[in-house]
Amino acid sequence: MDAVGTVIEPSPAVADAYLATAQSHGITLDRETIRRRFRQAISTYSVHAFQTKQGVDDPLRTTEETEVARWRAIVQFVLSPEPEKQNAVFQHLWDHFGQAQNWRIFEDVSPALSRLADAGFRLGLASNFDQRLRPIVECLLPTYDLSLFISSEVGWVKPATAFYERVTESLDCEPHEILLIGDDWKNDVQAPRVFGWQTLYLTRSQRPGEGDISNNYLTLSDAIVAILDR
Ligand SMILES: O=C(O)COP(=O)(O)O
Repeated sequence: MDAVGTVIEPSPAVADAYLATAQSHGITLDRETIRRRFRQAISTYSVHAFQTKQGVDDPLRTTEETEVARWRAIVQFVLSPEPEKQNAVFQHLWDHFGQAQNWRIFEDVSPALSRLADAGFRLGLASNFDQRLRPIVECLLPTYDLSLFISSEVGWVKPATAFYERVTESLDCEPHEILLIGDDWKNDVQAPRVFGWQTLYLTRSQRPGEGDISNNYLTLSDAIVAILDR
């Protein structure tokens, strides 16, 4: 499964966490401005856009250092702290999103993982989040034997073909033996499907999904039924 948006989500919401950080550092910004700027920052500073701007040859390659630099740029864009506050504000938010208590598991995750494990599936997460994901998953989902594939460790982000290739190699199986469930059409459905993985698109909302709507599922419970009925 994908991680953020599929298995876990920030709680409190991202805009609230940024707002609280702004307030505790004497930065005056309203929640709506923060929410809007964060949305924009996520696309302006996507790994691809960030690396392209830096002149990197393979803009979907990543490392933990790249992730730190990228999140620094995002925090700077959203909260615009004065130079003397920049490090403290960034560190505050970096630490905040590295703590399990600031994330929650969607309610349908544990039953879904249990059913898949009982049915004999090997379980794992394939995520564009960084190494902060490991302690979060260990704390929130301690009972499952989950293999973690984190882009900053793999060296490539989804939707790079190399990401899916590396994961397949490390699982020592054929592409069609892997099924990815995720909430991002391009990263979790379209690109892995082109590589040969099976995929399911979890929308988690009533909005019509993108792409192949016959494979959209609102909840993990619905997706699991579809898998086990195959
Ligand atoms: O942090 C991100 O960029 C999203 O991570 P995800 O791949 O687990 O959805």
